[in-house]
Amino acid sequence: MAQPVVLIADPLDAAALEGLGADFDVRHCDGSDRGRLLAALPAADALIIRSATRVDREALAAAPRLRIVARAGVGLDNVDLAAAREAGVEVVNAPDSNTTSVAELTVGLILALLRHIPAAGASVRAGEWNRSAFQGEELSGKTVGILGFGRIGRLVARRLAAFDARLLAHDPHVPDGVAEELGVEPVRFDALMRRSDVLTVHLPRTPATTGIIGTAALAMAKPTLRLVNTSRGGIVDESALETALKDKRVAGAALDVFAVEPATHNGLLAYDNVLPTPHIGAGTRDAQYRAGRDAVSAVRRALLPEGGPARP
Ligand SMILES: NC(=O)C1=CN([C@@H]2O[C@H](COP(=O)(O)OP(=O)(O)OC[C@H]3O[C@@H](n4cnc5c(N)ncnc54)[C@H](O)[C@@H]3O)[C@@H](O)[C@H]2O)C=CC1
Ligand SMILES: O=C(O)CCC(=O)C(=O)O
Repeated sequence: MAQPVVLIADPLDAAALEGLGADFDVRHCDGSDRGRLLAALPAADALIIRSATRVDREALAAAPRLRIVARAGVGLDNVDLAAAREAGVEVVNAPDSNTTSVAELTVGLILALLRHIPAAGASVRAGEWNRSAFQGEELSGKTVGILGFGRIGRLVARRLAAFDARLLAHDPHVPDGVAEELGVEPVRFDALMRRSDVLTVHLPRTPATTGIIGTAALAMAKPTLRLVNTSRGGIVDESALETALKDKRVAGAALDVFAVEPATHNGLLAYDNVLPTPHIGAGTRDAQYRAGRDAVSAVRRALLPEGGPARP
């Protein structure tokens, strides 16, 4: 009997895939190449993706055998969940795979913004030794606002506790007491925007969160605000942010995610006080192994009786 086909449409950690070929016909395609994706989908019983592959109605219609879409990561904004439900296709993500990596990158970006670390490094490399140009600020004593207090937002709070910063969070879906237990003050959105010296965003991209950091929100912010977004492009309205940066109503931004990626031509790159990274929040060996491993486990559970033979 032919083995079920597992189509891998985004780069995955090789170690996480070990042994998969013994039980499945494993095929690879570049999911961001729409033509190749649509050509490969008719044979697929399972599809493993990251953030670059869009699984919409058209893709699902091209995949009549498909039983599961496994997202080796967290965000599911690239999957049409309603269409998958209608098609009877299970969708799973790997919610705990990259929390630590994103939280650590976030702390790094906050410190990099406050201390101008990338610009200082570039200046030395350019032959300068300009110590006064890069005078920064301490995180200690600052107020850090956390927008979205789920897995990543809470871990960021835990990590920041060591810096003696005052922590605020806004997340209407978090039960009472959760923030306080972590030494964080729960506040309304407007208070978060008004009081934060640093604002770090940890939301899923949904219709309700798209553009939530827009003109009105930025108008409430201190002109010294440093904004960090390691969640999803589009949650921060890029043209509103650009206007605020131009008018010096925001002091800087670190952006790991953009409305359109790759973001190599994004207008925000023209600003010295914008620190861009190429969507590397989950880009550690550790996180990628866990994400791939969890996606593979989900595929085994879905396609093999009893989850298939135990593997070392
Ligand atoms: N840069 C990267 O490589 C990565 C980015 N991400 C992004 O980070 C996002 C968050 O990840 P997790 O913390 O694991 O998800 P999570 O689901 O644990 O937390 C998200 C939180 O946002 C809250 N929320 C939803 N709508 C809200 C609103 N309008 N206002 C305030 N809070 C709201 C939810 O109640 C939830 O607590 C993911 O959805 C993904 O898009 C995740 C991993 C890697
Ligand atoms: O694996 C990726 O493609 C990036 C990680 C990410 O953005 C996520 O897990 O939501």
